[in-house]
Amino acid sequence: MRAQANDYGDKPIQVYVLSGYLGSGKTTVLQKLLEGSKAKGWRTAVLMNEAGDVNLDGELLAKDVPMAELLGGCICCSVKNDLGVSLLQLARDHRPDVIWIESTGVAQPLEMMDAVTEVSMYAKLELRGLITVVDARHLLDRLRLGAGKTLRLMREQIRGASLLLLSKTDLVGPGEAEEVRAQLREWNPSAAIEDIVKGETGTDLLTMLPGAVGVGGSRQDRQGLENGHHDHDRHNQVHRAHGNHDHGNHDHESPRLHDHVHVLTHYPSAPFRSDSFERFLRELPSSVYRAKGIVTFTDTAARYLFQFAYRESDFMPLAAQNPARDVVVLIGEDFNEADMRKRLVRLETMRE
Ligand SMILES: Nc1nc2c(ncn2[C@@H]2O[C@H](COP(=O)(O)OP(=O)(O)OP(=O)(O)O)[C@@H](O)[C@H]2O)c(=O)[nH]1
Repeated sequence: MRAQANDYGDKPIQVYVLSGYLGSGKTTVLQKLLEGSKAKGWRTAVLMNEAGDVNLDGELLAKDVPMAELLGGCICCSVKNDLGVSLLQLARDHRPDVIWIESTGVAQPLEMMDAVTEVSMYAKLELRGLITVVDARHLLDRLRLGAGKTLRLMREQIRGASLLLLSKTDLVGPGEAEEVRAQLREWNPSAAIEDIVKGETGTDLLTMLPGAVGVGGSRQDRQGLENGHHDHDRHNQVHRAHGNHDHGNHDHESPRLHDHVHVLTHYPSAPFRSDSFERFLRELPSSVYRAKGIVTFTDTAARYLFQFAYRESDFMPLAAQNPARDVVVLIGEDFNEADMRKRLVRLETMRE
């Protein structure tokens, strides 16, 4: 990493990090951000980090946007150095105005900010803010369940944010949405909160960004960022004190918050019956809270990209010429991987 700080012209590349728990709606928001950016004539690039071995979210994004992907780990620990290399490469090869980074749903936000700000020593880029997408239904249920690793990680992602997007408000009542908003304000009093349904808000998402591109950031936005940086400094000190900077030994009270999250990647060797597969999704244990993949069915003409996030599933037909291979990715907490794989293999052999 020997690039000069001013290699890429005068204006710094603006970097935004999208965080939020698994399945909260980050890719959905990113799609809207990209559409909006394109309409404004900005050059954009995307860096996607997936905990699994395949980048299915990338399938959902416009093909004309330069994209780098970091797979099989989480930016905040195992692939932190790769993040730097990929960011530099995107900057050098495409000279975008904005780079959006979508982190895995289990990334520690402060570690992410650390990784990005480190790169700004080598390239002229500026971390403008952390946008956290919060699944209203999921957070509400977690709050009712009480303390747990997932709730702690969600809280960290909320605390580090400079803008909070409260997603899936269509799945909760108005009273429940207000209950979640009150919790968000308590954990992060300085971030603006915006309700969002399938990536749509009443206003232009791009004007809400912290220190929005081409728009002066509001005082509240700046406070949000300062808030993040303040915590970040504190966090670094904790690291130095423990002498373990690179391996995600996050902090004293919350070591490796996401160690408990497992990913199972299965490549089917035969198509599934659609009804059996839908039943498989419906009957997933609650410890598997995210699934996605590409499937071929014995009884439909189209292949599908499917999403399962917190009990809801979605199937999108794939273009016939899409070369991606069939794959099923399951993400969850300490679930029985052998049993899940067995169930999937059984689905492959199930016929009329
Ligand atoms: N009902 C409802 N569904 C939503 C909303 N936003 C996103 N979804 C759905 O939730 C699922 C997950 O959305 P994604 O945007 O892929 O979530 P993500 O945070 O990128 O997921 P990971 O990358 O796996 O962490 C998809 O099926 C979306 O269509 C929303 O506001 N309301």
